[in-house]
Amino acid sequence: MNIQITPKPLKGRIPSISSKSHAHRLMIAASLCEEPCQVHISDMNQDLEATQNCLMQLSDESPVLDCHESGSTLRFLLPIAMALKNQASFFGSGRLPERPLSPLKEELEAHGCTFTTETDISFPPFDGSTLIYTGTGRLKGGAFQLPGNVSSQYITGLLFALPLLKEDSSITLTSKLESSGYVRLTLEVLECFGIRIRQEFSKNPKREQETLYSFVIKGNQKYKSPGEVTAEGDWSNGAFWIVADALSSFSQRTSEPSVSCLNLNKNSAQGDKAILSFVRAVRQTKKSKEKLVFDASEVPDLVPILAVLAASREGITEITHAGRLRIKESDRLATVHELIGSLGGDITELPEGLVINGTGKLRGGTVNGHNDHRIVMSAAIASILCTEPVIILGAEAADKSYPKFFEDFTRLGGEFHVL
Ligand SMILES: O=C(O)C1=C[C@@H](OP(=O)(O)O)[C@@H](O)[C@H](O)C1
Ligand SMILES: C=C(OP(=O)(O)O)C(=O)O
Repeated sequence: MNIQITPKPLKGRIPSISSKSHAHRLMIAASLCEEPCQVHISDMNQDLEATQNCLMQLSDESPVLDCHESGSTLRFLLPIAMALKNQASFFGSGRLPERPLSPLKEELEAHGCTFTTETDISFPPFDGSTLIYTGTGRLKGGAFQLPGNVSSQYITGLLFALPLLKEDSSITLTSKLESSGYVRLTLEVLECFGIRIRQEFSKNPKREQETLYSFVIKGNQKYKSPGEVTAEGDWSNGAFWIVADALSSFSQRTSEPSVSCLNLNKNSAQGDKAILSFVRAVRQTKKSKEKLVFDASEVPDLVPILAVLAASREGITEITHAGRLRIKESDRLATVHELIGSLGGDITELPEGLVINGTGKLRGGTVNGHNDHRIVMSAAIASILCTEPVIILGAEAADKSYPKFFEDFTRLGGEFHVL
């Protein structure tokens, strides 16, 4: 679906949708309980449906799990399925077959699993469901080592799986943990389901001066149903409305709130609640032209909308520590670069970041959504800054995390038509 948006400020109140990250975790934990557990999720999306369908398959002897385009689904369920089954096959589509599983896969191989595939990932795109791996051999506990800066999803997957094993285990992080809010969210959910995980600091025997961070996990634990749980509001998608609020008030030269996104928990473990401090920094420096630095290491999913926010101020904003944006639904450093450039903005792509030279305005133009929900939604919000219409190619990609995004956009006064 290609759409054309007429630029205008947005106004109104919008309830936040269920957090995709929280909902994935609650569904998984609930499915691992012996007793029933009711999980309340007010808004489903393609990724959550993928997890739900995979969890239903987990009752089969050799389950076939189609993770569609959801990195979380694959990286969380890979160790869980191998802890529960002697064989499981993992399928995916879009960019998922290309997104890295190393070094998680090698750690699973070092602990009893074998993974095979005939899929050659050097020939994307993967339009249909594609076999990523068939795993055989039960996962065994023991000492696991992972870097903390490739994907926190690997750590979450192991934290879910290892308590299910007979043996005790530990996960030691060999580099600083990034996206730590996501791991905190996992630990919170595990605790709510009665799983005990100890966190420890130890000295690296190879490099004395280095401290290693570990999770110590007893085996033979049982997930205990808390009876009923509810997914909290989503800061990652709420961020689009929070930025829409700032951009709308800038364009109307008012300090009155324009858009409010409701029911977001300020005490949430979700790292993306940091959007509030990024918006505050932009409000404070809107015209000062002083250089701002946005560190993306804890908030990778905010980067596309942060680039739009950066274009709304005058001066340089650098987004740093964003290397892993290249392994998301699109190469998000390249696609954010293209997005801002297509709308007439001045942006430079760096190996691990972006530099935006903002003027407070964008021109408008045609944006390729690159089948990436966060690029599509960022382009829609960027239209508020534009003087000419914005055409978005492939706007349906928003369905991955926020199927009613354009309905909510219209509720806030946004205007678009399908081309
Ligand atoms: O655990 C999670 O729910 C997520 C972790 C993050 O991934 P990385 O830790 O791989 O950056 C984030 O980008 C993703 O959208 C959701
Ligand atoms: C990267 C994302 O999700 P996942 O890794 O679960 O595909 C996202 O929602 O932006």
